[in-house]
Parts: sequence; structure tokens; C-alpha cells
Amino acid sequence: MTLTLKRLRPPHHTAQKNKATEYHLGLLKAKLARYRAQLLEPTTKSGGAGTGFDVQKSGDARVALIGFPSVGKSTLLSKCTHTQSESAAYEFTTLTAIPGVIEHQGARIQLLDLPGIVEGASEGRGRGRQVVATAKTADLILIMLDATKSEEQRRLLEIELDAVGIRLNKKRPDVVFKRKTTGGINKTVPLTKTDEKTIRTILASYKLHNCDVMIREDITTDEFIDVLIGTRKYIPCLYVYNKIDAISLERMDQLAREDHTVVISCELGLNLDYLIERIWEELDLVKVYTKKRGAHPDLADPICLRKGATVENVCNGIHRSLAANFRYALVW
Ligand SMILES: Nc1nc2c(ncn2[C@@H]2O[C@H](COP(=O)(O)OP(=O)(O)OP(=O)(O)O)[C@@H](O)[C@H]2O)c(=O)[nH]1
Ligand SMILES: [K+]
Ligand SMILES: [Mg+2]
Repeated sequence: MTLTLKRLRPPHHTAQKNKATEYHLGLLKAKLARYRAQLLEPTTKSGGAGTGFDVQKSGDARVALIGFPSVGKSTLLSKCTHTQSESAAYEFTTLTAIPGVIEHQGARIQLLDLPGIVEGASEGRGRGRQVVATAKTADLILIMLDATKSEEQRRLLEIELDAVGIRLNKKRPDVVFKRKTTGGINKTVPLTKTDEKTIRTILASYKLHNCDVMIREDITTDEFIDVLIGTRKYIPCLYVYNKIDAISLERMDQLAREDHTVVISCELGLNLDYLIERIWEELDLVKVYTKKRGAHPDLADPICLRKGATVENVCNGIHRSLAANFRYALVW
């Protein structure tokens, strides 16, 4: 019998190597991210890569339906709104953006049916680029999936949205960044996923030699790059698995328990009320009632706004000329 003894590297060596890899990879990602962000900037010719479909935003919030062809996006629009969008068993039935309105708790939520996208959409395959550009304008994204198909579809869609700078179910990293004549890096927490050297080098590669950076959470290198690029969209997302009429109960049970997930059957009209309830929760709308002095407000007619809205937003919700002549508001 022979015994092979493997020579193990001392642990500090591996740690050093990982650190060096992190550093070089961080710098490389920073350069690529800037290059891609420039590609996505709207140009004057050919409408630009960053232009979505020409559909007016209306109502209190916009919800976009993103998914592969034939997962049931149009069927959902037709079931949840008064708008009919053609659905059929062949792929790419829908070729443009079709808006409908969900009325719920006094709010009017615009639901946008969109063409199906395929892998490579963000690079311009099919109408993909227009679809993902439209997704960027949404207050909530519904990633619609066919429950009978493989789990891979979800990851592929996430990659396409990520490539155009959409960050799903994430909040903006708590980093404050200011250009200045002098400055430095300040942090209120220890950094365990990246380090100051990497951050300094990335700043230098962006020619940002003088700036003030205040880091208030344990960010990754990627998150730091997102802050620098500055145009990332942080959008909440629900994963909607359709066609649960065609899968086993066990599988449905498993899917339904995942985070940010709702299971439905458009065909059988199953769980659609619950989906609308979840959309409402995710949008986190606040209702504002206006009233005359000494009178009670009309509780049937609220103005719905995203959380964090200002009095000016309320004015704009009533009439676009109101804010200019507005003097004061009493707010309860
Ligand atoms: N079994 C089953 N089939 C469904 C369900 N919902 C939709 N379908 C079928 O799926 C097919 C595609 O539906 P569409 O609504 O056209 O899908 P889409 O996502 O809008 O497709 P594109 O516009 O081509 O991207 C149609 O044949 C529908 O009848 C469902 O809940 N269960
Ligand atoms: K279809
Ligand atoms: Mg469709």
C-alpha cells in the first residue's frame, strides 16, 4: 500500500492569494462596469440603447411583467385588468407594451404587459433591450415564470436585469460619496468583504483622486462599484410562478414557501386575489385624503403615493399647476 502525502499550503498563503484575487477582480469589474454604463447611456441616434416602450406612466404606481415567452404574462393582464392582451400558445405573441389598470383599495396600479425576453436580451436580442429599459421605469417588477419549466429560467432573467443596472430586492448601499478638493475614506463599520486598498484603487481608476467617501455598512466591492456608477435602480420584485395547475402539489408547496414568491394559475384564476394583495404590500403605498376646513375627508377617494412622498408630490397628484401657487398644508 502506498500512502500519498499531499503538501498543504500554509493557511495564510491561501488567504493572501484570495485577497490579491479580490483586489484585481474588483478593479477589473470597476472598469467593465463603467464601460457598460456608457453603453447603456441613451444616445441621440437610433433612439438610444436605454429607451423603453413609449407608454405613458399613469395611475399611482407602475408594475412591469418580465418573463420568457409564453409563461402567461398576457393572460395575467387580461385576468386582472379590464384590458385584453392577446394570448396564444406560440412564443412572442405580444410585440409591444400593453398597459392595464388594477384597481385595489382606492389605488390605480398600472400593470404593463411586455414582450417575452430571451437570454441575451440586455445585449439587444429581440426586443429585449426595450423590455429591460421599460423594466427600469417600474416601481415593482413581476418576474413571471412557468412553474412547469426548470429553475434555471429565474437565474437567466436575473442576469439580464442585473446587466442593465437593475438591483432586485436590494436597498441602495449605505455609502455617501462626494467630490471634493480634498478628502478620504471614512467608515463606521469594519469591512470584511472588501478593503480600503481595493476601494482606493477603484477610485483612482475612475480618476477620483479627491473625494469624500463615508461607508456605513459592510459592503462588497460590487456594491461599491454600484455606488460609484450612480445610476443603478433598486426595484422590489415578486417572483410569480404561473401554471400551477400543471405541477404536483409538492412542487407547488415548495415554490410557494420561497421568499418574494407567489404561485398562481391564470387559466384557473387561482390565487390572483392574493397576488394583487402582495403587489399592494410590495408597493408600500400610502393613502392621503384631502379635506375642506371643518369637513370630513372623503375616505372613498384617496391620493395614493409611494412612501417618502412630499407635499409637492400630493399637489402634483391633484393637478400639475397646483404646486406653483401652493402656500401651505396642514398634515395629520
Ligand atoms: N396550463 C396553463 N396554461 C396557461 C396558464 N396561463 C396561460 N397559459 C397558456 O400559456 C400560453 C401562453 O400564454 P400567453 O399569455 O400568451 O403568454 P405570454 O407570456 O404573454 O407570451 P408572449 O407574449 O408570447 O411572451 C397560452 O396558451 C395560455 O393559454 C395557466 O395558468 N395554466
Ligand atoms: K404566447
Ligand atoms: Mg404576451
